[in-house]
Amino acid sequence: MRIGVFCSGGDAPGMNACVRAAVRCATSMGHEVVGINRGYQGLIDENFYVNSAGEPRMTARSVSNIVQRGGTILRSARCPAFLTEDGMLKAVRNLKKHGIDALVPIGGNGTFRGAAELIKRWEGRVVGCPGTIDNDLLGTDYTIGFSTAVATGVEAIDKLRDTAESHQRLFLLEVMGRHSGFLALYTALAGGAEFACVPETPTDIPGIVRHLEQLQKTGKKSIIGVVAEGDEEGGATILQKKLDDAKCTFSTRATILGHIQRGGSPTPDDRMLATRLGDFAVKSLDLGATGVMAGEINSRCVLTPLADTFAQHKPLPSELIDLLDRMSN
Ligand SMILES: Nc1ncnc2c1ncn2[C@@H]1O[C@H](COP(=O)(O)OP(=O)(O)OP(=O)(O)O)[C@@H](O)[C@H]1O
Ligand SMILES: O=P(O)(O)OC[C@H]1O[C@](O)(CO)[C@@H](O)[C@@H]1O
Repeated sequence: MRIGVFCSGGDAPGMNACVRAAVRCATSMGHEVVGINRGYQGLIDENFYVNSAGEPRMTARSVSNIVQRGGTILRSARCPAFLTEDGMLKAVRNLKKHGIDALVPIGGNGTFRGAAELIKRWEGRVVGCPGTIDNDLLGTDYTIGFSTAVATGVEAIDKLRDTAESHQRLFLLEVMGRHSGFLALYTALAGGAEFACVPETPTDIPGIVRHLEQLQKTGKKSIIGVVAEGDEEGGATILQKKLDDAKCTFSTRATILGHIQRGGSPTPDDRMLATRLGDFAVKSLDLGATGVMAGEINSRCVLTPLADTFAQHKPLPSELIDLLDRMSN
């Protein structure tokens, strides 16, 4: 087979490790790999990775020394043109023109929506890998990049805690997650924050103020709250104002972590996940699988139909929400 590999949507630490695994699995099995630059945009523009010999092909050596690097050597993009019929048909024409038989898209739910549409118009095979810091895809316990993004958030909390404790302040740390609270909840739990505001549950501002007063009475000197950017009450800056208006007894500051969470060297967990899934995706293609995403559930590699990965909102584990409550008294 000639297998096309690309990264799409927001980049995520570990995408490089996934590309490496897909390439090395494919070349070890005698398949050819075409690296497609900039996701669906590169497919439309015929923008392919060129190796050191000047050929539009990825070899085992093309992916040397990248397992530890954040970002993606294939680069990524959000591609409005692929949302149109014309754009999609151009991509299909290019797949045929370049003799590509199969694809490994690495991305999030938008990427898989696109892939599900693509296979309605193209007879090649598609096995995707979940690459997004949001961890918002069903069919896998964790997505590639999530572990690193949580680690970045926790490092920020550790630093904020020092100054929060010195000044007896409340810090609101805003993390990414327009529709999903996984990053906020895990960052809060692992960082020892007192509360998290997530899109999945109502944020009760008077309730938070009462809880913080209670903590202050028991001697608590500093507070950290982690806020998902998509919380229904607003991000950290808006929430700061709302807490002030609700007469919160702590002096409050807001910090927005933003795209810092998308960068950095992937954690060993992300490298492991990416390596297993990139390899499993190619092995699955070789066995004839298509229209599915490779994921890891309970430490086992599994395939899930693409449509099932984004059909429903991936629920936050309620036991972790309860755990955070118990940890903050
Ligand atoms: N419904 C759709 N039909 C066709 N293509 C789509 C669709 N939704 C998204 N895409 C394509 O997939 C690309 C990536 O999607 P998106 O920008 O939503 O990122 P993502 O894969 O969800 O990653 P992240 O979780 O990091 O945001 C889009 O830019 C678009 O080209
Ligand atoms: O980089 P962009 O296009 O601003 O997108 C930001 C979004 O991408 C993500 O980082 C990944 O989906 C989200 O958490 C965030 O809301």
